[in-house]
Amino acid sequence: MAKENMSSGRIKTAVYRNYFRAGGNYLFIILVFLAFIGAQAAANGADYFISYWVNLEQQAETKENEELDREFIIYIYSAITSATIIMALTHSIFYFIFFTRASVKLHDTIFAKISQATMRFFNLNPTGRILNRFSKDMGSIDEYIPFIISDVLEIILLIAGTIILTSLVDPWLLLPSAGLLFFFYLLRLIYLETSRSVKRLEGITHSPILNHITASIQGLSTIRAFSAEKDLILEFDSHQNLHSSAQYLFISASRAFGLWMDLICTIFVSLILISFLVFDKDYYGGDVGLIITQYLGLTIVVQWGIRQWSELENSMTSVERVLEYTTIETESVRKPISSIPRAWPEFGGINFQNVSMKYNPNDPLILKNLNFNILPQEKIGIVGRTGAGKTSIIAALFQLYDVEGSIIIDNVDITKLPLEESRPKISIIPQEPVLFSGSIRKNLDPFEEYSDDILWDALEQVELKHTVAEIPAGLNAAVSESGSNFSIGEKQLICLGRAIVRNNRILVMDEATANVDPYTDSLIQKTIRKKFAGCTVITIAHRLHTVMDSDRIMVVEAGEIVEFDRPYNLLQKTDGLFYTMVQTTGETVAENLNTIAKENHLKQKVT
Ligand SMILES: Nc1ncnc2c1ncn2[C@@H]1O[C@H](COP(=O)(O)OP(=O)(O)OP(=O)(O)O)[C@@H](O)[C@H]1O
Repeated sequence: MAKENMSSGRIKTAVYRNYFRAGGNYLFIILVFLAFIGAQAAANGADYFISYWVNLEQQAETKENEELDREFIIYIYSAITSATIIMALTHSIFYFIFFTRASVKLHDTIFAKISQATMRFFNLNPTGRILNRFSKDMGSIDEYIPFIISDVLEIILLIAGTIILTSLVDPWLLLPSAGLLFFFYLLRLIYLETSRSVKRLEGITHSPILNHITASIQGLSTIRAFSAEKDLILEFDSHQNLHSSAQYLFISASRAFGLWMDLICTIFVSLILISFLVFDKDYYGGDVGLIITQYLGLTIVVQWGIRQWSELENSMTSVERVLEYTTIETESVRKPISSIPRAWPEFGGINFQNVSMKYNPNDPLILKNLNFNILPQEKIGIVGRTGAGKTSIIAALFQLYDVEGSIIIDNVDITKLPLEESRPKISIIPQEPVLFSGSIRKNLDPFEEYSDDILWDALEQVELKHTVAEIPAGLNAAVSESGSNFSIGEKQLICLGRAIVRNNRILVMDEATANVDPYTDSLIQKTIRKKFAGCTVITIAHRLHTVMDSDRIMVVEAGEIVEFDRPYNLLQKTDGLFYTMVQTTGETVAENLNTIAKENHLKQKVT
């Protein structure tokens, strides 16, 4: 399993750039910024005009004869207020469009990437982690980050507006404003470091909870069987405690910071007020009012702004983590080959030429230069010790990992073919049958290509017609998550039904061992023999007797094919691996296996 990537330090500017670029092109980004600036400028304009108006009133009062044209002033003020409303609306609309687009684009991009990711990616990343990106990180991008960015932008603009307005009244006020800003910056540096570490802790402690829940739900029957509920609850509690502690630490740090910031701001405004009394300056009433209201406004928002600014850095890790998934390794995209006949593969001949495979680029080869030819309609059994590479041969056939060499099916090299064209042509019944949540119909025919008659016929072949017909919903009967409302045997039969419906020329079976009862087992074997008589069938055998009547048996050892012949012939090679495997099953079983092989050999001779 790969370690969770926790990039430390500052968020790179590329993360911001890529996030904004997801929202729109550069022109649109500039327009959004302009809309924010416009809204702030209009609001500041209204404030400034009010103080200007008050000053005019004061001047008119001192010069007794002067008459103010108040109607005209009210018109101007109304115009400015209308402009403020229009700018605020425009900015909201731009904001909404921009951030919704960014969210949707990021989500769609990583969803597309994940659905094309390599098997290696899924081996290295637990489900909990992937879900975390789609739930917590995407949730934060959807609901949280747009507000934070908008808060930060608005408060930066508000601070800029305050500084500009107050310095218009008295340029000397630039000095204390600059001092205050510098002080804020220093505080933020300290706070950011703390909150970032705590936030990261919060993130790290969240994934184990999700992993624990997923694993517990999957292993519920095992947990109950071993009465391990208490242990799991304790384990869950300890994960949860750790996460809650981290979360509480984060909330406390943020509140403490807010309190100190408020205190500093209050002291600052008090000092400015006292300065009006100490320094004997001739201010108009309107100007004093403007300075006080502007600085008081600053006091209210600045601590929130800085907290949000720090929060932005923290929550941008969600964007960073989501963006990380835009670069994950995906399966190869190949150009379609137009010359392939529609009915391909017609016969089901499989030819491996110098096929090698490894699971990870730096690992040793698991399959080593395999060369073999399977004739159309042949029934092949693959045997070998555990870890020999039987399943890996199937993984190579489905090209789940990087395959070197050529795999030729009916004269077409599938390593050159788009994966979505070659994979559906091979049916598989895995050891652990896979059902999707949905209906039985959806499980038999996921792409809704076949008529009901064909589906019922397939169910009849696997002796499930009666069971399904008894359910009122019939083919639309619900299959719950991973088919948990069906027994393993039934699941296997539905999978077999799915393979019958598809009617492919090639069927691969990973033989189920302890999972199904002998009756279902023999039903599966019988149905395969009957329904897939005209197909190439490859069976990975864990019990030798299921493949003793195969046409040929492939014996795999350490990723190489050591024997590949008719079972009867292999049993004549007393120094061979297959012979040894048969002998180790015990005298009676070995005798029985020998008899099956012999009978089959004689039958083949006759035909
Ligand atoms: N996803 C994987 N990543 C890395 N190595 C793997 C992976 N799957 C299997 N291997 C390794 O590849 C080798 C062959 O495994 P494979 O599953 O093909 O064996 P097998 O013959 O099917 O065994 P079994 O009968 O136990 O299922 C083993 O050494 C195994 O450890």
